[in-house]
Amino acid sequence: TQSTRPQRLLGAVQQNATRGDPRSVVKTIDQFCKHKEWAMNVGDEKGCILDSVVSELNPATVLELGTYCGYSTVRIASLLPPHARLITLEFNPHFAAVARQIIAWAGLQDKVLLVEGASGDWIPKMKEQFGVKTFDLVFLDHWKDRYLPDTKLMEECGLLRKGSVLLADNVVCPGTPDYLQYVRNSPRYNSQYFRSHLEYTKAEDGLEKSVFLG
Ligand SMILES: O=C(NC/C=C/[C@H]1O[C@@H](Sc2ccncc2)[C@H](O)[C@@H]1O)c1cc([N+](=O)[O-])cc(O)c1O
Ligand SMILES: [Mg+2]
Repeated sequence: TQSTRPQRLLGAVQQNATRGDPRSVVKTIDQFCKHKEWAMNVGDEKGCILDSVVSELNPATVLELGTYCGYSTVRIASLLPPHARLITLEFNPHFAAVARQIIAWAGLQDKVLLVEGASGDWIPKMKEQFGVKTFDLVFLDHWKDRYLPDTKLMEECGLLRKGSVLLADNVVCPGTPDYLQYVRNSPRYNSQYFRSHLEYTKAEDGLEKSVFLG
């Protein structure tokens, strides 16, 4: 049977990256996407911005919406302090299966809880199911029309506290216009745009960092 792109990406990691070495996993995926096949990972340019936000925040509890193959999961988890936890939500079982293997190859499975299902279903259950109080950081990289409804849902479910940070990928390309309008105009957020490029291309894209003010 034909392999899928995520399976080919996993193969590249298993053949070229060093087990237990997150940086080599990240580098291998970026090489694959630059020279073999484009894939919708946040990439190295926006990835460095993501790294700086995570390092500055030193978060204890992180939520990622949209795991895909686990590239940003590995980037974030590799920067977390020992007892910090990252919950990542993935809708597609095939993507989830590949991501689990890539996260394990990086040796980060003890810091990461990959949950299969839709963000809209799981966000209301975060407290009771996983004992989450609030998230220090949320990385939004899933379906672009879900960024706004899921943000409102997190507010309603009391999952954000004063100082919680939302970091959103693709606010220019493919674009999340309703989300951007909301966080930039709401008095409940301080929002900042980090201009960059769409992964592995010269097109403009960027990350929007929005601090919840409570
Ligand atoms: O479409 C994009 N991302 C959508 C990502 C979606 C990911 O999240 C879940 S959906 C879901 C739903 C609900 N809850 C959890 C996961 C999908 O199974 C996929 O793994 C995208 C597209 C481009 N591009 O250039 O076209 C560039 C990017 O960086 C992108 O992120
Ligand atoms: Mg993205």
